[in-house]
Amino acid sequence: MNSKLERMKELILTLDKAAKAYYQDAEEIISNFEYDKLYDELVELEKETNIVMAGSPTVSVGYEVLSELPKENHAYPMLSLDKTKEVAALADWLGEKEGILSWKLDGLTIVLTYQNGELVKAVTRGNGVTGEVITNNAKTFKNLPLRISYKGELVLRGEAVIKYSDFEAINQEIDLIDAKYKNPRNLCSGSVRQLNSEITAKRNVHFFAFALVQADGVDFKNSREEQRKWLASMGFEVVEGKMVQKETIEQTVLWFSKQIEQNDFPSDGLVLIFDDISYGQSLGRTAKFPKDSIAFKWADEIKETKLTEVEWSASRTGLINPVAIFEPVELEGTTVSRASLHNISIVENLELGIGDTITVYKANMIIPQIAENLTKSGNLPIPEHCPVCEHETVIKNENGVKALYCINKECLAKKVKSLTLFVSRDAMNIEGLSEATLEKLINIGIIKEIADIYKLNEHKDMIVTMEGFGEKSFQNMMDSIEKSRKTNVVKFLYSLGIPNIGLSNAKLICKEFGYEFEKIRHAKAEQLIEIQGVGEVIAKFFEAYFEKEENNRIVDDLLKEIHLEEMKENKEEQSLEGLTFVITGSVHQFANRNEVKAVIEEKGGKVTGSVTSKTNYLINNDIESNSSKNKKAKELGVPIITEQEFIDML
Ligand SMILES: NC(=O)c1ccc[n+]([C@@H]2O[C@H](COP(=O)([O-])OP(=O)(O)OC[C@H]3O[C@@H](n4cnc5c(N)ncnc54)[C@H](O)[C@@H]3O)[C@@H](O)[C@H]2O)c1
Ligand SMILES: [Zn+2]
Repeated sequence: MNSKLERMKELILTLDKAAKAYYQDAEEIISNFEYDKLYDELVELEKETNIVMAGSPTVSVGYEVLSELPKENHAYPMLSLDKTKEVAALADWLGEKEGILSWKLDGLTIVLTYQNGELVKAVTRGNGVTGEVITNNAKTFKNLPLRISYKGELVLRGEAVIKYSDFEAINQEIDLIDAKYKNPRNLCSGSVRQLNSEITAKRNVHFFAFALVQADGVDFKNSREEQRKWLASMGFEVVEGKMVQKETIEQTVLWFSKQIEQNDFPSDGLVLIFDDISYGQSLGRTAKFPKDSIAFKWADEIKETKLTEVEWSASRTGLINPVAIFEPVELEGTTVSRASLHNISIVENLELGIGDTITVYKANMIIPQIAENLTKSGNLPIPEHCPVCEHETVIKNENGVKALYCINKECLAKKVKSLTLFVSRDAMNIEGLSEATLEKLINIGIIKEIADIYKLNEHKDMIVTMEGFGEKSFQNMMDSIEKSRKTNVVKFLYSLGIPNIGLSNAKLICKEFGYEFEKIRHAKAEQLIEIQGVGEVIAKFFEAYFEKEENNRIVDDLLKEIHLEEMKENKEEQSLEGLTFVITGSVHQFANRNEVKAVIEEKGGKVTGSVTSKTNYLINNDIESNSSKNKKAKELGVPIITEQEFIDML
């Protein structure tokens, strides 16, 4: 008995700590799988012993809502939902009644209040008793009606979610200093619980209504389905749901399961509610659950496998993410061999070691996760050095979640953008190395410095197995890298990403120093200021860049890999000197308009964006076109020439 009590106390502590991280910070320090398992164990023990400790998560919430947002108590407590993983249990629960089965959306639950047809309040679920007031943020949700035709007091609940597609896009763009968000739920929580609603507005948050709490004077004919229809008629997007009876429930669950993969919004199961409102309400509630509805969680397909490696991948925020690599297994129809471990707390809780036998599943049928570690050897070392720059790492503990960081400001992982510039068209022009690919190669330590781009051949075996890569795209990339070795000093200088040195400044500077790189790199600020078009700020940045030993090392390493073709000012070549061109419409012989521009500039000409009296030629293959540029050219008497005529001119 005593050992059971001890275990119960231990479970309560662990669950409380996890729930705090999960609800306050949208972080996971143990997997949902583990959380649910420990929770079920606690429920079992409470049944066996007939004891429920004060503060047990089975009857109450053990955490406060902590944030700088204003707080408010809910008029109706926001309960959790009882759960089952069995379809048969759903059918039994429904009995002879009709129900509505809908997605259990995985975002942030919000209660909205409308008065006089206007949205007056939005509050998060918080801990179910107290929530945070986020009214101004809610007003930026993409599909939320701000005014409705019903003038009484309306209270409804729904889920704020961020779609997978938006999650990917937003995560790419989020400020470097902002930590990367791990999943749409995490991003949604971070976006909705903002002090500044401008940020929320940029995050494309959608709202799906799932329950009507109050709308006096409207006759819903005692039907939840009628309420859903009414909400839709008010302009709300209502979560997708289907009417079911015990005979049809199995095929409806199957329908939902098939639908998941196409779903752009995250869900973590289904919810079944009685259509008969008064019947449902007559059932009352337990301390934690209403009795008129029940959640269905997917019975995850779980496979046993062996942990072969943990990959530590540094990110542009400095965060180093652990990823488990295991012997491939088939899960829900696809082969899986990797799963994010999220943070150090998860690694520690799982007591991982290489060679351990682990069980894996796909959370919500989509994201691979480790469920349990069966052998718990706990011998996995946490890296003391960054996989990218080898600087010492630190473990930061933020609100009970431990995470590993590289704190080196110069770490290449933090400089993905500069590499993106290096490979861009106007710089070294390397095709097939997207920002995402570069980031990945950096994060797993294949690219540790820029010059490593020229050594990718050595990592062919690894790269061809990467998502989106195959033999062919690898070869194309290699060809492009080889081609880029031959370049000129202007492109090279621009590719270094020296602050404020764009392509045109690079040209001016190179020209001034006779296109000789050795002279260019030793240029002094006072010499640079003399160049027309180069200001003091640019000059200082330029000088400072080449005063740094580390930068010179980077440059020297690159010079070993590339060849700078001679560039001389050749008067004959400058055949377009003094001429100004405008290019419009599509081109056929050049790859694109930028290439035409490059040729013009190479030959001393200039390209501008709009036709003025100073324009010498408008290049346009569609001479008859009525575009504004054509009209303007005709007006001003500027000759319009085709691409072919331009080539002839050369
Ligand atoms: N990993 C962790 O450390 C950790 C910690 C705590 C909780 N959890 C996870 O959270 C779960 C418990 O979460 P909970 O108690 O917040 O919520 P729940 O799973 O009991 O779900 C209830 C909530 O679902 C929402 N919902 C979404 N769509 C709905 C719909 N169509 N109809 C009705 N309600 C809908 C509502 O807000 C409702 O309050 C656990 O099972 C666990 O998986 C994980
Ligand atoms: Zn580093």
